[in-house]
Amino acid sequence: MTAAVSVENLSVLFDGFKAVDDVGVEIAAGESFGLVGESGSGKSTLLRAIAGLAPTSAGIIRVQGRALEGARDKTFYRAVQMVFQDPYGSLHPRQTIDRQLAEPLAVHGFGDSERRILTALDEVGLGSGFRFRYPHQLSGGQRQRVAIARALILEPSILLLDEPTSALDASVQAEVLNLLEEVRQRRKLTFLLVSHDLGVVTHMCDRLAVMQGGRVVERLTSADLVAGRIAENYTLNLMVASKGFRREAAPAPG
Ligand SMILES: Nc1ncnc2c1ncn2[C@@H]1O[C@H](COP(=O)(O)OP(=O)(O)OP(=O)(O)O)[C@@H](O)[C@H]1O
Repeated sequence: MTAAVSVENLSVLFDGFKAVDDVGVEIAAGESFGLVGESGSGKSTLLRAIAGLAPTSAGIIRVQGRALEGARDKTFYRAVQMVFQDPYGSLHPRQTIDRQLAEPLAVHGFGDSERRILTALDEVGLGSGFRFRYPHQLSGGQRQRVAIARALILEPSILLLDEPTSALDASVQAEVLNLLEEVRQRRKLTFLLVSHDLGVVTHMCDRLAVMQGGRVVERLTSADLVAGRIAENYTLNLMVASKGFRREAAPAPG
């Protein structure tokens, strides 16, 4: 079956510095795949390169079998949407939630925008009462729900998630992660999730790649990680350093 996302021998250079160095990743349709690693290991840059937001110097990126080059087109954004860490940065401060949800619909020529906006707000647990509010009138968790609604409103099949809950308080973080998992199952979405938090990744993802210095140094399943079936010291150290990583956070075997 054609992979949802496939990356081969990808490198990203910034002024001669290899932020991503010869990386390969293949994610099946419907899979939830995690990228972990310490700060600066290249996780976000890899995600941004897939989204066309970081310059690649070598390699091939394919989405649903289609090789991508240069600026991403409308077809790409119908299939792939991103959710960033900071919903303050990604929402326009002076536009109502309604306007921010209507914009992608207009750009992509979707009709029936009223119904789609109300459905999207319901799907992320906000409801129509939030429609004409501004971002500053919302909590951090509510803003991130709006960012998720905006990503989902074009009915993509792949979400690229860059630390989507790390700016949120722990209890809110769990609610937003549960929301993401619910929509993934309901809509049969493919996730590529970047997180420095191994607890989050093992909770959300089937498989993961561990990055260090721009390279993938280990690939393993969440079950391997939780059971301690780890080959690299770097991964072991990440486990120790990841505050809140709990073995019981993983799904039961079988
Ligand atoms: N636009 C850029 N220009 C120059 N260097 C960059 C740029 N973006 C990222 N880098 C560098 O590339 C390296 C990888 O950064 P990246 O943000 O991908 O790491 P990360 O693993 O996601 O870490 P973090 O969790 O801190 O974001 C870092 O050394 C970073 O400073």
